[in-house]
Amino acid sequence: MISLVSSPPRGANRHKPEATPYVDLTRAEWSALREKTPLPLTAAEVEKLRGLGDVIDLDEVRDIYLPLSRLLNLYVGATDGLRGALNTFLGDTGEKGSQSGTPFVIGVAGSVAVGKSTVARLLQALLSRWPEHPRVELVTTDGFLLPTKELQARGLMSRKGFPESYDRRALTRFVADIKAGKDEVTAPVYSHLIYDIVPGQRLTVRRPDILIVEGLNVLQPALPGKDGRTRVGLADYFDFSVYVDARTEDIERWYLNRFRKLRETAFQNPSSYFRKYTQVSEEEALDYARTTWRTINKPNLLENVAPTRGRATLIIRKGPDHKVRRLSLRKL
Ligand SMILES: Nc1ncnc2c1ncn2[C@@H]1O[C@H](COP(=O)(O)OP(=O)(O)O)[C@@H](O)[C@H]1O
Ligand SMILES: CC(C)(COP(=O)(O)O)[C@@H](O)C(=O)NCCC(=O)O
Repeated sequence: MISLVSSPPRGANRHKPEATPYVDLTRAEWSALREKTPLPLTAAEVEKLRGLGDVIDLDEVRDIYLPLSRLLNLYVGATDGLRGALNTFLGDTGEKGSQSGTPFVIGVAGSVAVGKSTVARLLQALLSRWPEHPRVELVTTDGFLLPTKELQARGLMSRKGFPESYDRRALTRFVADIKAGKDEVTAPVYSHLIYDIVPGQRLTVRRPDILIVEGLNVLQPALPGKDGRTRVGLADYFDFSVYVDARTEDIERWYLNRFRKLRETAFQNPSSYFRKYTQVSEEEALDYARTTWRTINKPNLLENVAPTRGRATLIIRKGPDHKVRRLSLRKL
């Protein structure tokens, strides 16, 4: 049995539990919830998950991500119920309120290299197994980075990933349009190969049951308008959000390991922007990656990304081996 009230710190007045909007769960407490999760993974599905190309420990999938897919499935049903209540209140005309079939939107936030993409791809695969919401689309916010030409013109090439390096208005409109039930909504596409937006290419999203929006800054509040008024931001469209958290030193190591792996694989492609780092020694290449981490990704994590953690519905805290150690779930 999990208490909804966090235990007070040692020596604190036991009648005054620490005020926190979260319930904290250990890995063991969370993974025990898997017993209550219908739809356990079949052998065929385990194979399919392996086919995702991620380094996924299958015990991790069962212990952490399977219960999470059940929690999200419950949230989708409850959110639908709430929309129905709103429609009843509004007279059920279908004009003023949200219509049924409004996509459920999940935000996945966290540092570069913390494992956001891996979590988002896993959630997509697991959520699409539920008969109530088989159509799950995944969109990464890098498609809304300004093109290199524009970043250069604005002097932002060394600020890639910072909030100002995105067309945030277009990103928010994109999600707002999907949530409003538009039949077809399109987004630009970013390529890690050319390190730029792909000219002329668009990604199309057609009325999904669930939309997952993954990116560094998805939980950033909107900037106030010129008149000082608060604007509607991307996170205002989220029905649920996940912040993937870990120690900064661990994330740096994962970043460097990924760079090392990419140097042996994707960077070898003659069209790769990073091909030059396959032509120098591994140490020289890693020096570049260390500098990028120290001057771009780490400051962005500390200044912009980490401060949004307290806005998430669920915080997943990973240990040095990527295994989830504890979770904090926002109480209703
Ligand atoms: N659960 C996991 N187990 C093992 N390695 C992982 C896991 N999640 C991510 N990684 C590795 O950590 C690195 C960063 O993960 P990635 O999903 O690419 O991060 P992000 O999308 O946040 O930049 C990658 O090399 C990835 O293979
Ligand atoms: C493309 C990114 C900004 C991540 O974007 P996101 O999908 O989170 O919007 C990041 O992966 C990146 O390339 N950062 C620039 C510094 C670097 O090369 O690591």
